[in-house]
Amino acid sequence: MFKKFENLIDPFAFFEDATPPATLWAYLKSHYHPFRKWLAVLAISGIIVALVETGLIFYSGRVIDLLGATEPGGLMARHGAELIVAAVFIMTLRPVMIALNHLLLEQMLASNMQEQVRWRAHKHLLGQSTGYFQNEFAGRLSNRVMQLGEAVEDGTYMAFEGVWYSLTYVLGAAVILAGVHPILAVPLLLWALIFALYVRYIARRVAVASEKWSDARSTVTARVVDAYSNIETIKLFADEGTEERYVLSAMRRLRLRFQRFLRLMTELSFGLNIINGVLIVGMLTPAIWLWSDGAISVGEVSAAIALTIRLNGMSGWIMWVVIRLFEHAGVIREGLRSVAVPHDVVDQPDAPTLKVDAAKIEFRGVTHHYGRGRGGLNGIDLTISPGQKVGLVGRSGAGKSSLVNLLLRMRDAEAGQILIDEQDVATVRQTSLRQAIGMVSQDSALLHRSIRANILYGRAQADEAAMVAAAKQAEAHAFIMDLRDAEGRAGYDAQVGERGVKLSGGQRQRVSLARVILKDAPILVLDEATSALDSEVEAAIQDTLFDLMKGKTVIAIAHRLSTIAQMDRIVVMDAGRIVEDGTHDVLLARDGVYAALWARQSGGFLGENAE
Ligand SMILES: Nc1ncnc2c1ncn2[C@@H]1O[C@H](COP(=O)(O)OP(=O)(O)OP(=O)(O)O)[C@@H](O)[C@H]1O
Repeated sequence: MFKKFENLIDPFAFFEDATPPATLWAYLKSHYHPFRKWLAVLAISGIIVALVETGLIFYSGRVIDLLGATEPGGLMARHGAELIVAAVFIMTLRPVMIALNHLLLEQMLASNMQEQVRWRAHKHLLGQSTGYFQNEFAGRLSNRVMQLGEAVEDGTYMAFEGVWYSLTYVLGAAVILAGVHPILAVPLLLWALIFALYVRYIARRVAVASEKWSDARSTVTARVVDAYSNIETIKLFADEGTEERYVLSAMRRLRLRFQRFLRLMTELSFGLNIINGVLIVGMLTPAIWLWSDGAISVGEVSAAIALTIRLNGMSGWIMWVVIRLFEHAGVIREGLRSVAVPHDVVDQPDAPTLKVDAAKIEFRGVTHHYGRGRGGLNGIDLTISPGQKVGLVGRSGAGKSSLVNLLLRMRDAEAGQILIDEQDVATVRQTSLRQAIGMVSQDSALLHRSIRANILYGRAQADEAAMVAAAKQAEAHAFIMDLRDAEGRAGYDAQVGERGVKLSGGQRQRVSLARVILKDAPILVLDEATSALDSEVEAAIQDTLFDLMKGKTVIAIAHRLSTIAQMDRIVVMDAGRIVEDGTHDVLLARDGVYAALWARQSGGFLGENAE
């Protein structure tokens, strides 16, 4: 039964990933679309339940009147059948109707909507460029994705369970009261109007306070997560108070914003009780007056009193629901600031797959200043023939990583073109482009999964033997076999800590090398691929690398010039431009920048200030 209702919606069903709408209502609508049929059923079932509830109160008034008008012994004889029907209805049909309403609310709606929102938001974020993530805190983003799911789901739940239900309840009550005597409906409708205006007034302020509160909460999460994930840097550099002050200032702001929010809550409860006091008196006075005139019965007066008391109790809850709704609206708006951001690196709708044949790479007038008008790359023209091995050299900040990042289309070049086998990287499908390039970077980040999962990330469908062979080639097999994590998983099953912290830098680099060996892509990019290795392992890996390079087009960045001296060609960069280009011997003979770098390498290292 539960499963049936839970499976009415599949929150992870395929959807066209487009930029989520940036406005609240449009965003909600996009998420309600798969639910629309069942939301309509839910709305109808909500009306039925609310009407049954109001009807019940008025029926209790009728029972009082029946009691007053009948001799004690004759009640069952005269009204037995009616009372039995009512009792059976209350014991069977009513619970079934309420159960159906809750199955739709909890199983159909609540159990699916959170995950649909989170999944879609996460999927969209995964498609963002690296530039987007460089400008955001990972902690804040994850907080927003999580909160967004909860806010949309709970907000919708409340809209049905609270607002819709109460609206029907109040309208139903007004109709029944008007049936008893039209005057009785007047105070109820007046109350409903004043209540609605007051809710609107408070809720608007709550929305603002809630958005600020939510923003402050995200900032605290971001700073706390940033601290935990960079704990080593903090231990090494932060003095006693710096880091504490950083988080504390965010927490103070969070406290302040929460206090502002709570003040509104207190104000609200005060105003609510005044409005409700008016309802009680406003309803009782005409009811008693009508009764004194003989216009209505005692049972009807007592039903009106019961209704007033019930509304009195409900009003606090309705107010709370509406407040929560606006609070959620604030959270959603805050979340959309990160989530409803268009991708800046996008595939054209019918982008073709990159077809790599010879693997020729061509940079044509490529300029990229990271949107700042300077720095980065400046008019790069470079053609790398198929199978050529190019060493990229230059001081720190010369633009080497920028060049390969643009090749991988981590960003779109501001001007110029990058072609692989005559196909512009900006026009082919991004996944096909990145499948064609194997990259080992200086910061060999591993995922917080098993070693096996990390290596297989290179080629998911590879078998165990191929995976182990790749690890052996990367000189990683031996140390992997010795690994054992805290939970006792060993070898390839051992879990790597977040970003691979449980492995040494050299070990991480070797695992990521195994991943690239397994990937076996036609283009290879090595960005300081062996920088973390000791010279003994490096020597062994160099052979592996040369093996790996066979038949591939290679761009290798290295500060240690000895590692790239044997390349077919060396390209020297400086301040975003190519300043020299030739073989090691030719460049040495030319006695220019490269020759100076070579001469200055003390211990094989290129210093920051070398020129
Ligand atoms: N994400 C970024 N946003 C803004 N500017 C950037 C960004 N990444 C790099 N730059 C700038 O582009 C220039 C080239 O940087 P790049 O990282 O390409 O140099 P590099 O030669 O690879 O340096 P290193 O050898 O230190 O890795 C630098 O001036 C740098 O400040």
